[in-house]
Amino acid sequence: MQYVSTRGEAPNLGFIDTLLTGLARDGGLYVPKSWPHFSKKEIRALRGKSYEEIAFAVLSPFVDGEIDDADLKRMIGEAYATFRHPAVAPLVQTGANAFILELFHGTTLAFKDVAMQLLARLMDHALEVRGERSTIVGATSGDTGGAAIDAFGGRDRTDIFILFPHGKVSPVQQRQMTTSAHANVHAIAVRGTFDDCQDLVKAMFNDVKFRDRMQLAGVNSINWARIMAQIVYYFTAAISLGGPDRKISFTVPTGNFGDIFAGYVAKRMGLPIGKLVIATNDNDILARTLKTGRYEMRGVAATTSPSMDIQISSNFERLLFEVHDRDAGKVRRLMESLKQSQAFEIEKDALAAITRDFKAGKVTEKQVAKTIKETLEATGYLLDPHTAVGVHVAAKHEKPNAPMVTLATAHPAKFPAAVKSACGIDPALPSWLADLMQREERYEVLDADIETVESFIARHARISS
Ligand SMILES: Cc1ncc(COP(=O)(O)O)c(C=O)c1O
Ligand SMILES: N[C@@H](CCOP(=O)(O)O)C(=O)O
Repeated sequence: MQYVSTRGEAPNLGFIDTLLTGLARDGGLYVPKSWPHFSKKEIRALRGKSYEEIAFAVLSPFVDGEIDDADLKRMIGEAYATFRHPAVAPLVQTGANAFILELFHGTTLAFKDVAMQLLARLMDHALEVRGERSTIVGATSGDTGGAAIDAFGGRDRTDIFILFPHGKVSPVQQRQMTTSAHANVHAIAVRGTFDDCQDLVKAMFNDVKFRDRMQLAGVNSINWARIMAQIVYYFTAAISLGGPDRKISFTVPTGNFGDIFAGYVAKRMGLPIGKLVIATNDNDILARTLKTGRYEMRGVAATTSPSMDIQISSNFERLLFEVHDRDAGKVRRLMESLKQSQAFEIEKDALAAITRDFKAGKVTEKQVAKTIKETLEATGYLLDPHTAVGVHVAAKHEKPNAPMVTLATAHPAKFPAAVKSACGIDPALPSWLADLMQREERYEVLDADIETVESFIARHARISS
């Protein structure tokens, strides 16, 4: 399997190179040259299999023999052994056609663990085989950072630098990043927004000299392997609800568009998915884009679902590539317009292709709190604010006799203040995190300035010594 850049000017790469590269050298994102396809018969054959077995079946065509099957199976097994639920990603029914896919049973209580635990093992394996080291840089609005630090902390072949927006993540999220005891972990609070952090990460990748000197690698969803690992739970959920002989729809609390793009890929691979519904908080750039065809940045609003407080939804570029029939020139022009004027227009045909597969809805802060309270009263189920955004939008898109699955992207205990204020319950952290708020913090506060951040990384990455 070869991987191509959405901007068409970077070399095509195999799986391992794509895994270790992160952002393409032309600023684009890698996608597989073609989508692997599963027939209905092949999907039916996955019924009754474990999460790990389905993961191996779904991921193999993307890895395409670049890692031995036995090693891949071992890494999948180890990654999901860290999960506290035997099903890894269990489904809970909350209404006649309403289901919640719990993706928060990993170590840091967010869906990011699903991909990150595997990604760390895949990267470690690839670096060991090649005898190389990497400097990982990542941007987080709260959850990617904690998951990456947990997965990469203490690994010999990597140093990890995570940029988060100073004062804009929840206290639990912050401490998951700042209390690591591992010397290879560096948490950086950036004076700015998540978009500033993401811009800095992209700027470091686009600084070819720095990128090569530091052997940069990425763990955000710019890294194809992150998306790849997230495809699996669309398969497990759909199969357990009667797929492929029944269409299943999914609603996804969305920020950087990685999670829902994984659902789109599952559909392209032959999984019968009805609609993919984008659920946004007040930062509703994607909902506005689907309505008007104009992607237009405005200021970021702080919400109770801070992990979705995003304007530049980086994986939307992968969808733009698909709906423009993989015309990289068109993608380059749209991205240039975004850089120059903070906006771009989507042509009519491309927009029609997007709205064939995707719907979208926005949820206000009041509605988030109301959804948490009402869901608890009606079903006894406690939602986190991100999942509440999803549940609110899902209810508007449910159809009789058609299962609608909302992705539960975080555990309520990551956002206790918002949950308590919505419904009066103070959700407790699980035992392995019970002393989190008493652990000592270690982090750096830096300006959102590329030279400042690069020089901090150059001084601390073991690669430069
Ligand atoms: C809890 C939670 N929900 C939803 C999202 C949005 O996911 P994505 O960025 O893949 O759209 C994030 C951040 O990525 C998150 O941390
Ligand atoms: N919400 C994310 C933002 C980064 O998203 P990613 O999927 O590209 O890593 C977070 O929690 O950090």
